[in-house]
Amino acid sequence: MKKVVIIDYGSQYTQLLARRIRELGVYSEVIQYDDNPPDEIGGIILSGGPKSVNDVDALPLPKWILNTKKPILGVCYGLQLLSKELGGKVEKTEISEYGKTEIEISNDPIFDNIPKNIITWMSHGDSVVFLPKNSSVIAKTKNNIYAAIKFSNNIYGLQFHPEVKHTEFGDKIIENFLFKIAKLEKNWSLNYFIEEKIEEIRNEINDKKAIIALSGGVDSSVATVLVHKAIGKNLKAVFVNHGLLRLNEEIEVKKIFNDLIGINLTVIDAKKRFLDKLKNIIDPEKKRKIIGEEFIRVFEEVSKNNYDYLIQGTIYSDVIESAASGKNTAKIKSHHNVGGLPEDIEFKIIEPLKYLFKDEVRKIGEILGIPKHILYRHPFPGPGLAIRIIGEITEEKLNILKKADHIFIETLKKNNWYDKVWQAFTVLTPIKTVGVVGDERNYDYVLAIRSVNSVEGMTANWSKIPFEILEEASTRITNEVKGIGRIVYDITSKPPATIEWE
Ligand SMILES: Nc1ncnc2c1ncn2[C@@H]1O[C@H](COP(=O)(O)OP(=O)(O)OP(=O)(O)O)[C@@H](O)[C@H]1O
Ligand SMILES: O=c1[nH]c(=O)c2[nH+]cn([C@@H]3O[C@H](COP(=O)(O)O)[C@@H](O)[C@H]3O)c2[nH]1
Ligand SMILES: NC(=O)CC[C@H](N)C(=O)O
Ligand SMILES: [Mg+2]
Repeated sequence: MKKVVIIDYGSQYTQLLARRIRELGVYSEVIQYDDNPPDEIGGIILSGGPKSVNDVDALPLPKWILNTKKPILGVCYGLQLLSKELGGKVEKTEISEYGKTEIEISNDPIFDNIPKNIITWMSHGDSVVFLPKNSSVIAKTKNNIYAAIKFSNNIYGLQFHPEVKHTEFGDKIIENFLFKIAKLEKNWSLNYFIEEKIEEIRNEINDKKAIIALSGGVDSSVATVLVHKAIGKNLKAVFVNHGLLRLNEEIEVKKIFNDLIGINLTVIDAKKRFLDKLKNIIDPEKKRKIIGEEFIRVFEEVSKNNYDYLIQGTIYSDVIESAASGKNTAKIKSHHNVGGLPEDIEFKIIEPLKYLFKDEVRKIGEILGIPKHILYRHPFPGPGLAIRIIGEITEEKLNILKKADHIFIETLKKNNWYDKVWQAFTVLTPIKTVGVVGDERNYDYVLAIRSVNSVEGMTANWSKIPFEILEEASTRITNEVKGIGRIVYDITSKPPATIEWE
């Protein structure tokens, strides 16, 4: 199958490029610059990256790339690298462009069916200042910076990021590259992915046995159904109650599981061991690593050496933020199931959804016939309330947070707002402030309410929930939950914040 190969120079958006291409129906794969070239290349994309092409340790353009004579599209760092390699010059210019930038384009097949002026999303400090021979500028920004360069009939570069949703006509530009420049044909769909994955898992696990870490969340529910189709009764589902779950979570998960498939669910009560290990721990990265390790130890105890494989519902945002996507990507936080895993694990780990984003996982779930009420639950992080209690975790704080969170979610549901937001929750801060209740002084915790809209979880904006609903939640929480004296609403987007607070 002809594929588009993406060379990863460390951009946070590399997998988004892969994903956009898959959405357009062409198979695509990400590799590192020093990996061997795969076969059946139909086109090559060079991603963005944090380095400057002029750095002494700049990541180079592998020799084989220009030798293949295949169509190439360089994005940001990729464009700068092509410019330099082909004889042009890149410099740190006085003007940097970050975020929203308008560009004016020329007539060219890569810009077919796109208006003359479009908004793009930029993120660069370096710019091309001198073109390689035989190249032409096909788009410029208001600052006169080269926004797109045609190096030859099938080698192009873009200074902006066509892969992010904020770039207007970004999808169209990628589509033009795939079908007008690289002349590829559609060969990929999620249906195809499902068939391939089932086959692959069946071949790998064969007649051995596997445990699936099932949280009742979207990702592991989809993974469970997928792997069950591959290996049937050799799959055992294990749900860990680590004491950091939402109110009534255990009961809900059992219900979800009954709706899912008819295999046994093993529920492990591990409250004490998790809470003991987390005593006095304040650093969020430490919390994540302790939780990541403890999960594995629980699964090992359940296995008693009878299971060779552990299946996890890891998805791509978990991987990229843990800096496990490529050696040139920056670490944001250690997701418990990736960066938080211990080194010695007795299982072989299989993560069938590792390269997909949340909304792709939901679509796969729909194809597999999983009920909507499971697929459209808000995500809930594996470390649970541990990373929503800022600072030290205590039983008292857990009880406060569980009640507050439950009321907030109930209020959203009652007002038909639960399905309008991507993820909503509350965070218990370690700050206490002064209040007045029944004419008496009060000194209690500040609770933060967070609700975000997102598509992939990689970027997010805070939800514009009507004030009346926030008011209803605030009144109920302060009246019904002892320990909370003040409530604030988090109005930060991602970036610069992340969705969770720790
Ligand atoms: N309480 C738990 N018991 C067993 N496995 C868990 C638990 N929490 C998380 N996991 C494992 O860790 C993985 C990552 O957790 P994550 O929260 O990202 O995914 P999810 O819970 O499946 O979906 P969602 O993002 O919708 O919450 C899960 O897919 C699952 O394999
Ligand atoms: O399984 C998980 N293990 C983790 O360690 C973890 N950390 C964050 N999240 C979830 O990932 C999405 C992005 O969150 P952040 O913007 O906070 O990184 C959001 O949906 C978060 O809830 C996690 N999920
Ligand atoms: N996003 C990028 O690829 C940035 C490339 C390079 N680091 C610059 O600042 O110009
Ligand atoms: Mg979860």
